Amino acid sequence: MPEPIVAFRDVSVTYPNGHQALKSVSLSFVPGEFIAVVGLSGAGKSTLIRCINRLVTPTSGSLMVNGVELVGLDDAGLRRVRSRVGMIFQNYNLVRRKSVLKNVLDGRLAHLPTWKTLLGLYPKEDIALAKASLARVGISEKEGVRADQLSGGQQQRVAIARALSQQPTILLADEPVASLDPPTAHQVMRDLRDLAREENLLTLVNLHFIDMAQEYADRVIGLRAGELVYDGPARGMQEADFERIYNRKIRPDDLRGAGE
Ligand SMILES: Nc1ncnc2c1ncn2[C@@H]1O[C@H](COP(=O)(O)OP(=O)(O)OP(=O)(O)O)[C@@H](O)[C@H]1O
Repeated sequence: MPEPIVAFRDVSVTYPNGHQALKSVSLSFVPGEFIAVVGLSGAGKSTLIRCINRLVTPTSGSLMVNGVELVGLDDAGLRRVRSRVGMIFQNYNLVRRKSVLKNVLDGRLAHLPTWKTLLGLYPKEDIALAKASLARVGISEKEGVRADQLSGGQQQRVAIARALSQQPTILLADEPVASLDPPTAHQVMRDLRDLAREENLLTLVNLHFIDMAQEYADRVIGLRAGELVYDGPARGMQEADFERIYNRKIRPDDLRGAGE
């Protein structure tokens, strides 16, 4: 078994308002795993994945990412860790008025001095990397188009390309398909799964839909009210596992349905 690239040990998160969003979670992930994180709204899915790039800081416990302890890490250390953790979001978070290529180059920001990026002086290698990332998600022909001229599925691909141009070892995806129609959602999930395999990229995807988790993920993490209640293979999940995660029987709105 390869060394874990992410290891949570007894991680708890209590928000400033006193709400405990994660309760003593222990988990580890190895390179290349494709993980779906599932649970009801408010179960702690976003909190869990946002700990990994420390958009959320654990209140207690230990969290190792790429061999570095994140709890108590200083700003310089944090920048280094974040430079190798890509993230994509439900609403793509592109700069709408910038071209596709410029949005993808934003993925290089953490690797370059600020003055260069402000002047738009990207090294040739960075431009080549950005173009290769666009090619990787099959959208090269859009490089000169403004981001807001693209469909939702195309925008999410650009966001994936931007994350890839960071040359990440970890990709975090917070509800990446929640705004997409079913066929496009399936396409984006396939792209993410293939990337995880081919680039040996640990990928964590928060999903509302349990059928998509089962179809694409290697392993499912189930959270309920901040507690880890399921950690196992996606394919082997039983009715009882769903009920443990959702605290009720499965309903049609827990399923996204087939794309075709
Ligand atoms: N910044 C915050 N301050 C206070 N409470 C928060 C904060 N962020 C999240 N919470 C609360 O923590 C709990 C877990 O939130 P989180 O966003 O991790 O859940 P989630 O499973 O991703 O939910 P959803 O599927 O609705 O996005 C929720 O009850 C939420 O209201």
